[in-house]
Amino acid sequence: MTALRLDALTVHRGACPVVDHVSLGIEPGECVGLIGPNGAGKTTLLRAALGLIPATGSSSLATMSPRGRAAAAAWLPQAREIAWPVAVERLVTLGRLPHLRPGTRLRAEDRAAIDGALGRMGLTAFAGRRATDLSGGEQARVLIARALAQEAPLLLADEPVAGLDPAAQFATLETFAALAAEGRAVFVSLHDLTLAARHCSRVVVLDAGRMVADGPPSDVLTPDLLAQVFRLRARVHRTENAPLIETTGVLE
Ligand SMILES: Nc1ncnc2c1ncn2[C@@H]1O[C@H](COP(=O)(O)OP(=O)(O)OP(=O)(O)O)[C@@H](O)[C@H]1O
Repeated sequence: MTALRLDALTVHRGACPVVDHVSLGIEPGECVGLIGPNGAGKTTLLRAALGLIPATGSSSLATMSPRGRAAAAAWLPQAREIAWPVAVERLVTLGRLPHLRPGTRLRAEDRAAIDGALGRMGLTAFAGRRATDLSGGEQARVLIARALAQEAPLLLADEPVAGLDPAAQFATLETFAALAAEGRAVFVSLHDLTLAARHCSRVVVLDAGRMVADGPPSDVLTPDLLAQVFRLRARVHRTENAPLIETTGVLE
C-alpha cells in the first residue's frame, strides 16, 4: 500500500502559493529526500502532507484521525529543543503512545522498539540521563529515537541531521535507508546534497513551491539543476556509491 499520496497539494501564504500543486506517491521501501533552497517550501509541504496546516488538493494522511495518522506516520519536526527534564528512555518511550491504551503497561514489543531505537541512535548508554542535560546534537538524536520507536510505516523528517556531527549525520541517514530496506517509507528534507545522493533512493526537488524534479539522485543531481535551483557552480563526479558533488562557486 502506498505510504503517502499527494495530489495537487497547494498551500497559500497570502496571495502566493508557497507549495504549488505538488503531486507524488511514496511507496514502502523508498527513502525519498526532499531538497531545495531556503524558502523553497519543504517544511510547509511536510506539514501540509500531515494535515497540520490548511491546504488545497489532497494528502492521504491529512484526512486521517489523529490516532490513525499516528499509526500511519511518525513526524520529526525541525524544532528539536527538549523542554522536559525527563530521562532519555522515558522520552523515547513516548514514541510508543500510539500503540498503547491508557493505563496499560509496556509490552515486550514496546520494550524491544524502545531499546532498538536507543541502540540505532547510539543512545543506549544515555538511557538514564536527563534529556535536558544533553548537548544539542545529543538531544536531536533522542528525538529521532523517539520517532523511530513509533515504528510507523512512514517516517517524515524535517532536516533531522541539522546540528549533528558528520558521523551522526551519516549514521542517521544510514538508519533511515535501513528502515526503507526493511520495508518502511521515509520522506526526509535535507540540505546536504551529498548525503541525499548517498542515502536516498530518490530525490524530490522543490523550487519556489514547485516540484521541479523527482527521480534517482544520479538522474536528478546534474550541474544544470544545481545551477538553476541552487545557484551552485558544481561538478558532479560519478562514484561507485553515489554522485559526489563538488561545489566550485556560487552563481550571481
Ligand atoms: N506562517 C507563515 N506566514 C507567511 N509566510 C510563511 C509562513 N511560513 C512559511 N512562510 C513562507 O513560505 C515559504 C516556504 O517556507 P518553508 O519554511 O516551507 O521553506 P523551507 O524550504 O523549509 O526553507 P528552509 O530550508 O529555510 O527551512 C517561505 O518563503 C516562508 O517565508
